[in-house]
This record gives sequence, structure tokens and C-alpha cells, in this order.
Amino acid sequence: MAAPGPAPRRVEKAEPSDRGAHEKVIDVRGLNKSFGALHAVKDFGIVVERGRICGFLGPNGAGKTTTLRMLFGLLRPDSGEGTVLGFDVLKDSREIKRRVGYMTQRFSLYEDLSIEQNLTFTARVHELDRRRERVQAALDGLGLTARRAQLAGTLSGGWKQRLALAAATLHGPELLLLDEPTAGVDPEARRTFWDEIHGLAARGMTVLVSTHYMDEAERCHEIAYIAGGRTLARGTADEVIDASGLVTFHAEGPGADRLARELRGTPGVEMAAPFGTVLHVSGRDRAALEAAIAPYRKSPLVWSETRPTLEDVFIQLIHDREAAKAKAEAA
Ligand SMILES: Nc1ncnc2c1ncn2[C@@H]1O[C@H](COP(=O)(O)OP(=O)(O)OP(=O)(O)O)[C@@H](O)[C@H]1O
Repeated sequence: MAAPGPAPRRVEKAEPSDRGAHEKVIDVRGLNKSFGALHAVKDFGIVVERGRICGFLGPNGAGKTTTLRMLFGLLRPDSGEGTVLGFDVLKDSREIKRRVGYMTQRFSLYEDLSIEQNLTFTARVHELDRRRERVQAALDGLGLTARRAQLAGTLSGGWKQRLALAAATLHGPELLLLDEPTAGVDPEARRTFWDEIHGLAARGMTVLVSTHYMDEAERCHEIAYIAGGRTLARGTADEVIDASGLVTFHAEGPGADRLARELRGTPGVEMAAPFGTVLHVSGRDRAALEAAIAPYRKSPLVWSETRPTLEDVFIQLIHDREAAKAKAEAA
């Protein structure tokens, strides 16, 4: 498929040989996308360097899929600028698609084709050379050579996702955009999938992966958290936790988990949530928080200060957003 007119040039001058670890594989700013009256993505910007795994988090409807689709060139941003793999994100969608692997939220392969047929079909769609060789390498990589004739629809959820990953990487992309790749997959299969992601990143693949799982967020080199189309937090997990300014105490002992309701709404307590039999209580005003929990700091409960988790921070971010929204509506 020849593109009409002159071939797009990478905006950055770097050639493959001199592209180092700090190359900005994704470098976009001010991306906006609306669907009618709904402003789904607002002034989105992100830089992800080569070989990094960036987790993309946020509540349902936050704008993650829309952003991934814009970065892949499937959806044209209404405004914004920047590059993906050095190509202009607004103008060079064809070049970007050739070099990026995209795994959609739903299993998008053919369930009534065999594993091998799915991979061969994908190789044809990408007009790849050495198809047989590439498909064989993918089958070997998956450990599925013996089961090459098995229908994809008969695979377990975890294996389906690994097959989808093999299909998404068959054309040798430099960047992977993964949209909730392990949703509904059991913990062991998720772990295997993540080991593969880390293996790919160690070999120079850059990955932007959306997820709702906190353990997966913690397995990323860095994260971006968005809600209502806006980026609310960005950095490594430690940086995001530090920037939150949250102070967290946890209480253990009989009935600790049941204190959550009592403490919610008390001045100084911005979040109170049970985790099993343990209670997490967080706030940003240490003095007010300590005053709020003081009446309960007695036997048989054992209290200690703990580092906030990413989940504590994300819950906090959502509360802040809802409070700001309520205030704006009331004004
Ligand atoms: N093609 C479309 N037409 C109209 N509205 C859309 C379209 N695609 C997405 N939206 C809306 O844009 C908002 C953002 O959706 P998006 O799928 O990007 O969120 P998300 O963060 O990926 O959510 P989830 O975690 O549930 O997958 C939602 O309100 C969604 O309903």
C-alpha cells in the first residue's frame, strides 16, 4: 500500500542506531476529544520514554480508551500536538499504525479460526514478509506450537490474551498500547502476561497499558491517573503517593473494619475504608486526622501510621474531584 505524496518524516531526527534510552516514544500535549457535548479528553499530555511501562489508570469513562485510540491514530484529536515514535500524532496516523501494536479491550481475534490461522491472518493484514517464519516464532514464543490447530475460541481467558499479545507484536512494533489486557483473567495468568510485558520492555519495547488493577499499577515503571478526561496524577508509584500529601493510619483488632462508617465525615478524615479486617483512615491534615481518631486509639484496637497505598491515593483523587464538582454545581 503506497501512501500518496511524499512519505511522512519523523519529526525528531534520531535514527534507529542513535535512539537511546531517553528517547521520547510518546510526546504529546494539549490533546482534546469531544463526542458531541461530551468533552471526553481534556488537554491531555504525556511523555513516555523508550523501554518504559506506563500504567494508565482511572475510573470507568475517564477517557483512557479514547486517548489510546488517538495515540494509535484511530481517532483524530480535535486539537493538540506532539509525536508518537517521532511521527506527528495529527498527520501521520498511517506511519504510527505501522509501528505500534494495539490490543483492544475485547478479544478481537477470530474465535472460529485456529491459533495459527489467526496469526497468519494478522501477518497478512500487516502485509508482512517471512510470514511462516514470524508465525512460527510467535507460536514458539507462546509455547503453543503443539496446539497450533486449536480453535482460538476454545482457549482460556489467559491464553486468549497471550495470543492477542502475540498478534499485536507480530509486526515488530516499537510501542504497545494495551487497553485493559488482563480484564477478567485469573491472577496466575495475569502474572504470566505481565512477565511477558516486562520481558518485552527489557528488550526496548515501550508500553502504555490501561488497567483497573492496583497490583498491575504497581508493576509499572510509572503511572498516569486520569478522571473526567483530565490527568490528576503522574509519576512513579512512589512519586504519586508522595505528591498526594496523604497521611494514613491503619487500625487492627476486633471491629476495626466496622469503624469506617463512624469515622467517615468526621473533620480531618478524608477517607476511611476497610481492607479485610484492617481499617485505613487517611487525610491531609495530620493534626485534624489524629484528633479524629484519638477517641478510638485504645485497646483492643492497635493503631499505626502506614504509607498510603496507590488505592488510598486514587480514592482520594476521586473524592476531591467529586467535591469540586458538587461545589461548582452549587455555585
Ligand atoms: N465513539 C463515542 N461516541 C460517543 N461517546 C463516546 C465514544 N467513545 C467514548 N465515548 C464516551 O467518552 C467517555 C470516555 O470513554 P472511554 O472509553 O475513553 O473511557 P475509559 O476510561 O476507557 O473507560 P473504561 O475504563 O470503562 O474502559 C465516556 O463517557 C464514553 O461513553
